[in-house]
Amino acid sequence: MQDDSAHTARRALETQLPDVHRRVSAIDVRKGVATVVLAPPEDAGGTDEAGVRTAVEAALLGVAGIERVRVIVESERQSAPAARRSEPAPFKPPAPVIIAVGSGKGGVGKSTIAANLAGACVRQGLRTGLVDADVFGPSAPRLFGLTDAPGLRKTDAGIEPLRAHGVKLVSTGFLVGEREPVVWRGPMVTGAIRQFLTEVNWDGGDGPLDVLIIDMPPGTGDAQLAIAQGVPISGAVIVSTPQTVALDDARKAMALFERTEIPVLGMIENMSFFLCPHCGEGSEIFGRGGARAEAGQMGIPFLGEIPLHPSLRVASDEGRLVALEDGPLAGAFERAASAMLETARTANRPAPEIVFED
Ligand SMILES: Nc1ncnc2c1ncn2[C@@H]1O[C@H](COP(=O)(O)OP(=O)(O)OP(=O)(O)O)[C@@H](O)[C@H]1O
Repeated sequence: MQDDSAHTARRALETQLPDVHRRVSAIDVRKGVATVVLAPPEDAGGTDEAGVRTAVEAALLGVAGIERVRVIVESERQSAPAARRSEPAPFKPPAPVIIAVGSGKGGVGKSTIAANLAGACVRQGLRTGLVDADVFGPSAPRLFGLTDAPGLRKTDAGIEPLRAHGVKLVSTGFLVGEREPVVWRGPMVTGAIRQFLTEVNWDGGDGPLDVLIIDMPPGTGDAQLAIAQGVPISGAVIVSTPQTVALDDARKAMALFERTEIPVLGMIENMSFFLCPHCGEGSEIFGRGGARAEAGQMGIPFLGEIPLHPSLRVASDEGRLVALEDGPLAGAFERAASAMLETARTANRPAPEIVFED
C-alpha cells in the first residue's frame, strides 16, 4: 500500500528543492522505499542529473519512514531521436546479443521460459543478464529464489544487479514487495525500462555480458518502444501455448514488435504436450504443434517446444531453474536456447555506416 510518507516526501521536495519539485511527475512510497519519477530536464545537456539524484536522495532520506530512495528520470520525448542522431552513442550497449521475450497473453509461461533460457545460456558458459521488464507483475524474484533479497543498490558504477544461478538480474520486484501490485503509468514504464537498460553495472568486474534477456511486459507497445529506442536489440522471441486463442494473441504481440522495428527471431511453444512425471510418456492435451505451424505461416523460425511438466512449476515456485538441472526439461531449454542464440547472432548485422555529405 502507498503510505502517507508520499505526501510528506512531496512537501520536502517542494520546500528544499523547488526546481526539482517542478519536474516531479510521480512519487510513490511503499515499505520505506520512495520512488520519485522526474520529467526529463528542459536543458538536457546542462543539468547535473547525478547531482539532482543525490539532492533528492538526501532530501527524502530525512523524511520519517523513508529508508531508500529511487530516482527515475523519464525518457526524452519524441523530438529526441532526431537530436540524438548527430551525437556520439550515449552509452555502451549492455551486451552484444540482446533478446526480448514476449507473449500475447499472460499465463503462457513467458517469464518461466525467459528465466530458463537465461539459465540455459549460463549452462553454455555465457555471461548472462536478465532484465525483468514486466513492471506490472515482476516474477524474477520468485523464479530466481530472491523474494527476500535486499533491494537494488546504486553505486558510482551504476545500479548493481543481483545474482542467482549464475544470472545477473534486475527487476522492479527488487524495489517493492513481491505481493504488491505496482501501478505504473506509461512514462514510468518506459523510464524504468530505460534505466534498467542503460544504468546497470552489468560488468561488475567479471567481464561484460555475452547475452541479455529481457522479460517483456504485456501491453500496448510502450515497453517495445523504450527498448527499440534504448538499445541495439537483436530481436524478440515470442512464447505461445499451442491453443488457437493463445496463437491469435501471439500474432498481435508479433505485430507490436514489428511496429517498433524489433525483428521477431522466432517462436517457442510452451506446454506443447504433457510429459507424465510417472511414465515419461507425452500426451498432446492442447494440440501440440500449433505454434510450429503458426511460425511457419508467418515465415519466422520455430525455436523449440517446452513440455508441460509439474516439476517446472514446482521448480519455479521454489526459485530453481530446471534448465540448470538434469532431465528432459533441461534438454528442451538447451535446444531452444541454442536455436535462439543462433538466430540472434545471424540477425545481428553491423551498424549502418553514416555518411556525411559535404
Ligand atoms: N511448461 C510448463 N510446465 C508446467 N508449468 C508451467 C510451464 N510453464 C509455465 N508454467 C507455470 O505456469 C504459471 C505461469 O507461468 P509464468 O508466470 O511464467 O507466465 P507468464 O506468461 O509470464 O505470465 P504473466 O504474464 O501472468 O506473468 C507458473 O505457475 C509457471 O510455473
